[in-house]
Amino acid sequence: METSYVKSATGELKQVLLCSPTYLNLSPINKIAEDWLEKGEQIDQQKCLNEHQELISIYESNGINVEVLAPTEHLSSQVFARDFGFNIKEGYVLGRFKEEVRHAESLLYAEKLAELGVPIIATCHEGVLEGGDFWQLDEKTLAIGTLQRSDEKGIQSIREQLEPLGYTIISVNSKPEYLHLDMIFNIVGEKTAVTYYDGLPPEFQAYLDEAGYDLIKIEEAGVFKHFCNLQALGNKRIISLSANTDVNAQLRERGFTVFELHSTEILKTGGGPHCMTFPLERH
Ligand SMILES: NC(=[NH2+])NCCC[C@H](N)C(=O)O
Repeated sequence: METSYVKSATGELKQVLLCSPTYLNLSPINKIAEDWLEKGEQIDQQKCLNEHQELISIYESNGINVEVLAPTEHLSSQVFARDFGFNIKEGYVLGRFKEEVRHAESLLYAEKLAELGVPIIATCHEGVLEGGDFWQLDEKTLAIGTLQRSDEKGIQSIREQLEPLGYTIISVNSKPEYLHLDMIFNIVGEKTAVTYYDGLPPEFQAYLDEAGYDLIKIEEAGVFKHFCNLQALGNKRIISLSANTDVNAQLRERGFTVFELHSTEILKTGGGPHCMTFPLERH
């Protein structure tokens, strides 16, 4: 049988790649972290490690295999394993980080994926592209956000390499302060998404409406509390923050099982459970 890596946004998750927050630190590269830095905040490393351990436990208790990349000193955002690229059915795409402080992560993650035997099928050669902006909408349609971290040049570079495989890539533009598309839009189950709807461009709103998406909508303030940053495990199971009470209640009303992550410390650096997770295998 042909090996398949990540076939969809919501199929059954089998294996993920994470990286420990050992060297996680506040870096003024996104609005959330900048706001905390302005308040004179510092990161409590032990709290971060505990929160990350809780995330690992949620995966493992759901039968999901967790691979861990050993963290490198001075790499202050390496815990956000999502962002170096994205994985689709045929293998993974290596993106290109916008922020200098994250550049060194690319090679380390690429080496880890080589070690795990995941083939690289495309590399972003021009512009910028980060995994937090990526969503697979259907079998052959991919969306990439152009907020703060990915741009049209980066998308074009990947488009040229994925079109021969039959993929269409659409770009979804929004305000840079929201950082990545996974901060304002998150597919949680078959045709179900959590979103800050007003932050989406009209053409993407129309796409979702026409495709018949059931949308759980949040307020703009929730974007900065990571209320859209959930992680789907497949089969109507989802990881969400314990503080995300309204969204969690709406998910439960729709028959989802919600695994609540008690994270507050890691969030200060600008990312949540979705940002911390690179899916390696999803059926
Ligand atoms: N997929 C995401 N939303 N990732 C969040 C990344 C946060 C990280 N500190 C950065 O600014 O790069």
